[in-house]
Amino acid sequence: MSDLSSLNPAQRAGVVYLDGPCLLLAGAGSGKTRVITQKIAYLIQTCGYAAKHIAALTFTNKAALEMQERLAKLLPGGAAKGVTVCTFHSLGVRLLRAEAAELGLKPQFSILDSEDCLGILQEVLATTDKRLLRQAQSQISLWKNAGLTPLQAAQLASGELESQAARAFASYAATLQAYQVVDFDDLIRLPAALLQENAVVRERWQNRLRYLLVDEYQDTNVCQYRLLKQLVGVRAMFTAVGDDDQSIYGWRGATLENLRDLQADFPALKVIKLEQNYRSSVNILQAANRVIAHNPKLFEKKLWSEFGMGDPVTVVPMNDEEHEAESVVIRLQAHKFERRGQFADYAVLYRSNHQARVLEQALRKERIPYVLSGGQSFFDKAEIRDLISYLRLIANADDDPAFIRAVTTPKRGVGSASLEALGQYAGARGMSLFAALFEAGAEQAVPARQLAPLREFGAFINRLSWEAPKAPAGELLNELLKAIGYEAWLYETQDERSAQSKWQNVLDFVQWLGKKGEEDEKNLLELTQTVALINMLERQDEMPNAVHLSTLHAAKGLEFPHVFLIGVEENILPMLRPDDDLEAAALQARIEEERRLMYVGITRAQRSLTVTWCKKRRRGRDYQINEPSRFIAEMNLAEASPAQPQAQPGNLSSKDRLANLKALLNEKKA
Ligand SMILES: Nc1ncnc2c1ncn2[C@@H]1O[C@H](COP(=O)(O)OP(=O)(O)OP(=O)(O)O)[C@@H](O)[C@H]1O
Ligand SMILES: [Mg+2]
Repeated sequence: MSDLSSLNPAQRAGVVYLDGPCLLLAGAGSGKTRVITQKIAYLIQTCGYAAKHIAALTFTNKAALEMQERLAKLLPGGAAKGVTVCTFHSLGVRLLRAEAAELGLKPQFSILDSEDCLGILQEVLATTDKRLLRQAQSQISLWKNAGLTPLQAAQLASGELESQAARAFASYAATLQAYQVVDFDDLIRLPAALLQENAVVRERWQNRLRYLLVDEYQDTNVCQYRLLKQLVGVRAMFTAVGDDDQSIYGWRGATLENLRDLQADFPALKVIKLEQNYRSSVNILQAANRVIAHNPKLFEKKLWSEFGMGDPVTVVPMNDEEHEAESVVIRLQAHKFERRGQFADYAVLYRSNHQARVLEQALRKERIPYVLSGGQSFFDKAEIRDLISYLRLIANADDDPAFIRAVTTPKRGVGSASLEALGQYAGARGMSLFAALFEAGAEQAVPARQLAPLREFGAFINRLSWEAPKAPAGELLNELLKAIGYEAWLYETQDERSAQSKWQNVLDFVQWLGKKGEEDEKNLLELTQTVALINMLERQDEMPNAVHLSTLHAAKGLEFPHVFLIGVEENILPMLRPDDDLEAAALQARIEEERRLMYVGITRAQRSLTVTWCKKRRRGRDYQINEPSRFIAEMNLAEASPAQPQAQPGNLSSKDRLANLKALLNEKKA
């Protein structure tokens, strides 16, 4: 049941406002996401909206899942089922799939991941220089997200690097089209452009989605905003919620201009501010407010809380990262013991993925369960990517990158020379490798001995494509694995232990896909696009009682009773690389974004926050001496409460560590 009495007056105003476009601009933990879920319930129960006419857009798949769960509770009996709750990217896929014909795409177009895109750029730019490739990739992505065509990019490009990237952009785009594949940026860019150009399609979608809600609006990029504008049209029935202080995706093209544009493009925009925080105790909130006060203000907001002062925020210097990891684990155990809490009440947050490794070791040593999000994705593991390449090929035979990976894994006696010859033949005729296989001309291009296994492979893929829309996904996958002898191949090419663990991953993946297929009533072809959407940021194992390890980026929107924010040092947070010789203004912008990241980190904590930094940190063979982050000084804790004497376990052996833990626990009990 939507329950307006559980909201404060400003939140309620946001829920019931339906006279036009509405923006909730408010700080962390002020209930923005809660307003979205309540508003959906209100639209359905009180205003007579059909569920299928409502769409809520979230930033991650995980956030979408959480919102669906909350909705199911608010609207029991399946009333919430038809509501579209998904990310911009998933909505883009749905739209593209439905309207593929309009764009000259087939509905089973594949979605490339970042590695495949790099592979294509490598060919286009004819270089293996990883750094250059990544720079070109992110430049092209920025252009795409700004809605620029290759031609416009070429006109804008300045300097050798950008000009090179602009030239690559055109060939890159042509290659994607030829392969019938899209990259992540296209998932937004193409639908936005299509809706803009095609009135029939636009009306179809405007009729389908009659009320839109957008969470984390501050992190939308230009294309996402365009898509939003096209979807809402002149009716402009939408509610966006956001916090300019939590904009942390500038590096991916998100722009705060979107907040200003919203006001300019929709003069009737109703802006509502929320100022009461329902998440954190006062000490935590004050630290957050003090840090963010160092950034220039776009919009004035003050956050306050009715919760008590709570535990003081503590800052603990550590000797190095191992000491940090061990000490965090000890403190966490002692804290949990003292509070009789759950492991799931704890999160350890950090700036970069690699910081998780030492921490994972320390947690494993103590047999503490943990889940990792934002780390190297399960879906990025070689064995999973192998399997996914088959799925992609089954869905879309023209997907050349998938073809090359699948046909060479496991090896089928097809040499690279033959593939190259096939590639030349296909390239000259503007067809995909797969299509070229069955051309009579291929018999001249590729030696018969090599062509036979290739064609056999092709026939096999054709058969699976034919079965895919009918057979359950799990069954088909098992059949596939058996046919290609993947398990045996793993054991031939890997040592036993890694073969075993890789094979287990494959089995987990097959089981997961099978289950997902049943739950979502999707066939293998449709699942393939779902898999492609699960990106690096959001892999999340289901483990009910585990410590959460997460990058700051992936922790956005979440909350945890107790938070450890680690590695809060200059060069880590803010992350500044010595070879980044940025101009003063760019440097300033970078630091401001890092500060917002710190703000996001602090405001994840509900009851306690511990900040740690390392005096030195390993860099290759050497140690690098570190300064505490400027953000620690900016929290201005001395003013909040007298400094706490800190227990400082040194670098300890595991025996000492245990003794130390016991001592700590006894101390707490006494
Ligand atoms: N009126 C209220 N009464 C009680 N609890 C509330 C109220 N509004 C929000 N909360 C609770 O406060 C917490 C923060 O809410 P929510 O996650 O919606 O905030 P948010 O503004 O979306 O935060 P963020 O900026 O971090 O995304 C949640 O636990 C939510 O249930
Ligand atoms: Mg939120």
